[in-house]
Amino acid sequence: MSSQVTYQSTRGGSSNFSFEDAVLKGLANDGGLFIPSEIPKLPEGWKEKWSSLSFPELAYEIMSLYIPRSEISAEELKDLAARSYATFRHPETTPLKKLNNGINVLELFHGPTFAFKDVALQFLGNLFEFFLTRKNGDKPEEERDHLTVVGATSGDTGSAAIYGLRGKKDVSVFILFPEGRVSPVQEAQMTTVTDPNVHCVTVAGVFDDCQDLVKQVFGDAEFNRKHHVGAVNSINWARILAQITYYFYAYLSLYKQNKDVKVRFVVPTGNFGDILAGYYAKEMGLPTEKLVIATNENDILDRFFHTGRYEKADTSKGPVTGPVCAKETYSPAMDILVSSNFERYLWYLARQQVAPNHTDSEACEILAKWMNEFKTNGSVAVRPEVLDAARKDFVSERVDNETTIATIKKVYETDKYVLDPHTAVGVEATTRRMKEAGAEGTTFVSLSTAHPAKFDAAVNLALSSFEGYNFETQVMPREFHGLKDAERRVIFSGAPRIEVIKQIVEINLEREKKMTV
Ligand SMILES: Cc1ncc(COP(=O)(O)O)c(C=O)c1O
Ligand SMILES: N[C@@H](CCOP(=O)(O)O)C(=O)O
Repeated sequence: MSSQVTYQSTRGGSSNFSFEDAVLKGLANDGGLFIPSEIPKLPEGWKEKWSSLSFPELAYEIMSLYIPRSEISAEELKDLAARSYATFRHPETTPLKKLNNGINVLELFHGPTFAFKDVALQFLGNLFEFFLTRKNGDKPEEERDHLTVVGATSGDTGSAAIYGLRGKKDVSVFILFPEGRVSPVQEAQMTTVTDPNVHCVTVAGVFDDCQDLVKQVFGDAEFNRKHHVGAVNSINWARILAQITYYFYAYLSLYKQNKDVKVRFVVPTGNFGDILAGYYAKEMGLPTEKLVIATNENDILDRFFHTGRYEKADTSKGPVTGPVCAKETYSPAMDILVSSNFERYLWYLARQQVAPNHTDSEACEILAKWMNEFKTNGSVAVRPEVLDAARKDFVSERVDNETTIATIKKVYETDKYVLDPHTAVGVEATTRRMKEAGAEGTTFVSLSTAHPAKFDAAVNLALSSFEGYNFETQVMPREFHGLKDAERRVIFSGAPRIEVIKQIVEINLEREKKMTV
């Protein structure tokens, strides 16, 4: 049966959008995020039917539950999934690696840019191309629909989006990143792509400034209409959708070994996109226990699950004066204060507050009020019963810098396996949860979100004292050889200013146009 799902904004201003509209718009006009009109349930006998499927075949099955056939036919979707994962280096796409302490590390870094973002962004790049080719056919240049992607990155989304979109027709991509706050490899991966449709822009600020600029670009109705702005960040629903697959794939790999397996996922978290995909998987019917959020010292989410206050500054020790911004840690891709996808989860919490006899629009009203309060005061508190409901879905752990390095060391000692610092945050959180009463008999899956070679400084800090350890020969993949010395193209935008960003976009779009005529 074909999916009947449509898409609506978390803030109530827009509903009944097609999948295509939700993907191409990225963010709703009212500033809300697109969510599906319902969370589809799993088909009868799914475990048996799906356990022998390859990753792309499984992706096709899951995506089919969210994408009406009238929009993308079965053949087209199969082809999109197959092409998106053909670029991965591992035959299982996202394999599990079992450590000696029993933790299953879910390796999500076998795609072109060595981070979990590739799982969704290879797909999203192909999806944009599919929709634009269908719209544009062989129309002349001046009549073609052109998508201007504007994205923010703390290091990984940027390169994954660039690799997913480089050289694609009718798309330009502008990636904003915080100057000096991404790793040298991440910066090189982005800025050494010199295709004419790719533009990397540094911002003298932090990731949250970049993310805020992107949201301002989307909020400028005239600019958006003129340039048709698109999103590659996890505000784009297709990002979340594509990430659901690996929760099922990991579960089914374990289920094949033990039909009674009890699984628990632990997710290094920043913008809440990766773990939100796990939440959707669970709500669809994936048998998993509460999801574990693992944060670094930028712990807004960890504080929420302890206090019920979603607030930028930690006010637990008294009022905070002056600007609040993300700390620099060894896991820079998670140096995020405002977790933009948390809005989607808050919508479901708001929905539970008004259930069962009320409408979605009442949930949107509550959510919009929460988000306005957060925007105005940098803080919003939920009632104790809302926090109790949230704690039924998630628990959280905060892992500091020192422990991150100690975890990389410990796992190298026991397994000769090198963790990247983000994965180390997750592995430490997993170790803590395994020691909890009642955890016996549970199989823990800890998501590995990046390859360690992307974060040489932290990895070398942890491992250089080991005899025989050699980063170049043991950690660095051959794909990174010569990367740091390759030609680069980058635009410096200075302090975060929306007018400057818009000007950069317009000047470079004009240049691109001239190059195609
Ligand atoms: C390596 C790595 N780990 C973890 C995260 C956190 O994921 P999310 O932002 O989806 O919570 C990110 C960035 O998003 C990342 O790049
Ligand atoms: N950690 C991310 C930050 C952007 O998050 P996204 O998942 O919303 O794209 C990065 O590496 O860029």
